[in-house]
Amino acid sequence: MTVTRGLEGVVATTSSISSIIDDTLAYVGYDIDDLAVNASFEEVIYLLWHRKLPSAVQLAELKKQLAENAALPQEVIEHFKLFPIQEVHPMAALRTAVSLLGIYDDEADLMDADSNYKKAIRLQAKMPAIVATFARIRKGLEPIAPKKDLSFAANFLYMLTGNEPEPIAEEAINKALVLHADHELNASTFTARVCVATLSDVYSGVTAAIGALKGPLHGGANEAVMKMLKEIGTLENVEPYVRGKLEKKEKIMGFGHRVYRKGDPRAKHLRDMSKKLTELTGEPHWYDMSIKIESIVTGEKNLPPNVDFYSASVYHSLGIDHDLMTPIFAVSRVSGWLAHILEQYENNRLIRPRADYTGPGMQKYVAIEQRG
Ligand SMILES: CC(=O)SCCNC(=O)CCNC(=O)[C@H](O)C(C)(C)COP(=O)(O)OP(=O)(O)OC[C@H]1O[C@@H](n2cnc3c(N)ncnc32)[C@H](O)[C@@H]1OP(=O)(O)O
Ligand SMILES: O=C([O-])CC(=O)C(=O)O
Repeated sequence: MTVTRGLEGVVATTSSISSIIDDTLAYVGYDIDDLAVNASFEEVIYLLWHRKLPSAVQLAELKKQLAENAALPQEVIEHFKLFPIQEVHPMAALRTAVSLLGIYDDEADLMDADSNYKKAIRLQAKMPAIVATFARIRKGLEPIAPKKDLSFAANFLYMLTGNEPEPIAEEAINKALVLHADHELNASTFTARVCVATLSDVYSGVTAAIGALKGPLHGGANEAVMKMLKEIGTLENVEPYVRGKLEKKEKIMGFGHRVYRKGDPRAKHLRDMSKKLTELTGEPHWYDMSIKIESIVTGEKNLPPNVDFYSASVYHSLGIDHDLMTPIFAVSRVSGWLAHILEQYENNRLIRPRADYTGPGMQKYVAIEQRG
C-alpha cells in the first residue's frame, strides 16, 4: 500500500463547483478576482448551488427565501442561555447550534432533493443569526431579529451591532463572504462529504464540517493571526518575533497552503481591504505589521499569505470580536459545504479509504490475570 500523508495531491472526487488550476481559483468557471469585485454573496450562493449566475428574478427569489428563513427558532436562542457562554468558543457554540437546528427541523431526515435544497436555504439563512445571537447574549444584550430588506452582509452586521452598517463595512463583509465561500476539497468540505456519503443528513454534514473548520491549521488560523498581531504589538517587534519563530521551526499563522504554491489569489483583495480599513479606523499599524510579516515570511520561507492572514486585520477593523472571525468564515463556507453536500447526494458512494496497518502482528488473547 502506498500512503500519501495528509492525502496530498490525491484526487478523491469529481466536482463541478470550484476549481484551483495553476493558482487560479474559480467558482463554476468564474475567476475569484472577477467575483470579488462584482458579485454579491447571494449571487455566489446561487452560483454554487445551481452552477449558473442567477437572473434578476432568480436572485430576488433567493433573497426572499433567505430573508424569510433568517430568524432562529426560540428554542435555539433559549439553549444559548444554558451554555457556559463566557467560556465557550463561538465555534463550539456554532457547531452545537447547527446540530440543534437539526433537532428542531422535522424534515431533517427527509432525503429527497427538494427537501435537502430547502434545508440548505434554511441553514444558510440562519448562520448569521446564530453567530450574532451568541455574540449578543454573551455580552448581556438582547438578540436582534433580522431585517427583510437588508443584504445578507448588512443583515449580519445589523444583527451583531443593532445598527445598519456603513456602506464600506457592508462592502467589506460581502467581499469577505464571496472570497471564503468555496474552495474545492478543503478539509472541512471533505469532512462534510465524508459524513453525508453515509447518507446521513445535511445538519450532520454541516456540524461535522464546522468541527473541521475550527482547527488552527484551517479556518481557525484567522483568529490565531490576530492573536499573533496583538502579541507582536509594534512594528519594531515584527522582525525579532517572526525570525525567532522561524528559527525555532514554528509556524507563522496565515501563511502556507496545501494547494497554492505561488500565492493565494484571495489574499490581495483582503490586503487591499486591510489597508483601506486600518487607515479609516486610525490603526494603520495592523496593516503595516502584516506587510512586514509578509515580507519576512515570503523572503525567508517562500511562503505566501493565505486567505486567513489579512482577513484578521479586516475583521478587527470592523470592530468584530476576535473569536468571531472563524465563525464568519463558517457563515460564508457553509454555502460551499451545502453545494458539496447536495452534489454528493446526487451521485453518492460511501467514502471509505484504507489504512496501512503498522501495529504488532497477530497475537493470542491472554487472560487478564496472566498479563504482565
Ligand atoms: C482557509 C485555510 O485553511 S488556509 C490555511 C490556514 N492555516 C494556516 O494559516 C496555518 C499555518 N499554515 C500551515 O500550517 C500549513 O501551511 C498548512 C496546514 C496550511 C498547509 O500545510 P501542508 O501542506 O501540510 O504543509 P506542511 O505543514 O507539511 O509544511 C511544509 C513545510 O513548510 C513549513 N510551513 C508550512 N506552513 C508554514 C508556516 N505557516 N510557517 C512556517 N513554516 C511553514 C513547514 O514547517 C514545513 O517545513 P519543513 O518541510 O521544513 O518541515
Ligand atoms: O483549501 C484549503 O486547503 C483550505 C481552505 O479551505 C481555503 O484555503 O479556503
